[in-house]
Amino acid sequence: MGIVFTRLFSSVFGNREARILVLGLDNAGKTTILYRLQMGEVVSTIPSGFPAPDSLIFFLPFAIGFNVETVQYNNIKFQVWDLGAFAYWLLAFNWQEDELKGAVVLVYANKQDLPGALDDAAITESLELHKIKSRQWAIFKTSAIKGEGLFEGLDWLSNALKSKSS
Ligand SMILES: Nc1nc2c(ncn2[C@@H]2O[C@H](COP(=O)(O)OP(=O)(O)OP(=O)(O)O)[C@@H](O)[C@H]2O)c(=O)[nH]1
Ligand SMILES: [Mg+2]
Repeated sequence: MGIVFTRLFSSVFGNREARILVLGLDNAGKTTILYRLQMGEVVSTIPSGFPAPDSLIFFLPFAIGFNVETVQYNNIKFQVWDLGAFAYWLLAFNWQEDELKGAVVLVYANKQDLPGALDDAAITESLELHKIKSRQWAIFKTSAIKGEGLFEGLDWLSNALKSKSS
């Protein structure tokens, strides 16, 4: 189980800053997706000033042995946090957590090119997405290998964030 915690500075979001929390099983394709989105070279680094102190307290018990990567592409700067098994705990119990208040949820259902890939209904059930009442969410079927569905998901995310703030 992996978790990716990112901060995004991007014209995609109208020059606003958005923090993005990305969750994914081991081997789900998170790193492949980052490369597919052409974020450029992945460089291991220690981030400064992030997460905010309240977030740090929230994450500290789970942050032992985590990896941090910074990915840069033009004016986009991702800080990528891999915090291990915390992701499942967050998914299973904490959709309503204050830290995530106001967040929108984008699900990349990756590896759709493989036989047996889950459909929307199965994904909704397994991630208990139907329990999410207070935020926008959407599932996008993707193949990071083929480069399918990724930007459609980002477009949705961009619009969801814009409509939330307007
Ligand atoms: N067939 C197929 N394979 C994929 C796809 N996306 C990723 N993979 C493969 O799945 C494997 C794992 O991909 P990663 O991007 O390393 O997965 P990850 O989520 O970063 O994995 P961890 O960092 O270990 O949690 C690699 O061999 C990828 O080539 C996809 O859409 N289709
Ligand atoms: Mg990875």
